[in-house]
Amino acid sequence: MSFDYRDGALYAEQCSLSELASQYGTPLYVYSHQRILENWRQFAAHWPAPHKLCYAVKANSNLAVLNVLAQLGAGFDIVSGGELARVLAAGGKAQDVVFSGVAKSRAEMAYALEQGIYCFNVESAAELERLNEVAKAHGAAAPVSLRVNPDVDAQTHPYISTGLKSNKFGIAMAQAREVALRAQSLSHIKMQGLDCHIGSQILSPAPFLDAADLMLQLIEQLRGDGVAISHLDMGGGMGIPYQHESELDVSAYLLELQKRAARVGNLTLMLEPGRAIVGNAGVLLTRVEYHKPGVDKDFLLVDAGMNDLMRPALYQAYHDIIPVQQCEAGTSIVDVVGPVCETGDFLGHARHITANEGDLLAVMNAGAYGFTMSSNYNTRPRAAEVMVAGASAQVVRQRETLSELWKGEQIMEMPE
Ligand SMILES: Cc1ncc(COP(=O)(O)O)c(C=O)c1O
Ligand SMILES: N[C@@H](CCCC[NH3+])C(=O)O
Repeated sequence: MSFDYRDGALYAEQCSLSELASQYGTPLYVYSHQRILENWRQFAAHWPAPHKLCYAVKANSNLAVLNVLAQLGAGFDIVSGGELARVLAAGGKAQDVVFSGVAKSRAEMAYALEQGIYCFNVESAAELERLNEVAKAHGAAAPVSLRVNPDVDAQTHPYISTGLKSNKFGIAMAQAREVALRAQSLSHIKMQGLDCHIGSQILSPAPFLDAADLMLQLIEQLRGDGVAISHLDMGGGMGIPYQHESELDVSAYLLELQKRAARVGNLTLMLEPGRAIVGNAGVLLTRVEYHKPGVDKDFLLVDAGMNDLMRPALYQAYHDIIPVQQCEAGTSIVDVVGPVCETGDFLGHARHITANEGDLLAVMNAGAYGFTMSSNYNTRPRAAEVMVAGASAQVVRQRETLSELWKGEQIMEMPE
């Protein structure tokens, strides 16, 4: 385990979380290097070359995290020019990058072409035409995979479902053939593959395999039309247990996917896992400011809020919250809430936690979509991030200072 109790104190690998909090302050994100390595290796073990794994940068884009993955030979799934710049700054290679996203700008396309990425996951007919124009201006041919929306219910929270026809993502299945034929005919587009991504935090292989069947059928049809398809990218979405849910059987999913793809033949498979690589590799440490008895329940007011970890407010997501110094489970029920001026600012509702002013709590499974979705709402500096490897700990992102928060702002000079 990467985060566990020793003599009643919670550790990240060999580092005491209480010491890290004293040294670096709270709120503090702490990542386990070992956990990231193991998560990646588990996927890679089920995914023999030439299949490709592209880590979804949006889940956790800290340069240290990207660098660990780049050193393992990871590819990267990006959704902006900014994420491409991060990957390159962290030592990743452009030729291992796939570029998803529904509204890529011309400037982002040009930048990605100049860097020589592996392919663009094109999400609409209009994007295809724009990419062809941009590639023409660069005297290049843009490598393309068409993101198809298979209209499969991923059985996840509606805000993180992306593969239904009512969602904005991808090209509708009914239009895919026409767009693929158009792509094949454009002189500055090089058709390479198809992709889909049906949503996030999916815990059963069934929706993935339903989507794969539809994609494989489409590939056979397109090959019959003479469209060259050499890869199928099934996106990310592999979920993790947050609250005692049964784990996704990744091995069963990946083996079955490879079996079904082998029937079609000559297909490199790709995946874009984000959460499954970093989710359980991070915790958010927070300190209790006050314990406030209420009428029906008590409140623990802590120093981390929805601006630090947005998932509970946005998706009513559950994260385990445990004391850093082990103690008797409380009988009283508390809401763990932050300092932000919003009723939706909570980290956990109705928890059995006994804690008082000054006590430290760890919000578990916060390595994915934690820091990357954080904001400065209420003029709150974003948390520092620390990575732990064995007994070593290093700040991998400094806590923001107040003056950094208004950098670039100016008081208006009024005309006379
Ligand atoms: C296109 C694409 N690929 C990959 C991912 C990563 O998803 P997850 O973190 O659920 O694996 C996402 C986010 O949902 C995405 O939009
Ligand atoms: N941000 C989401 C996942 C969606 C990822 C983007 N497609 C989460 O925190 O669970």
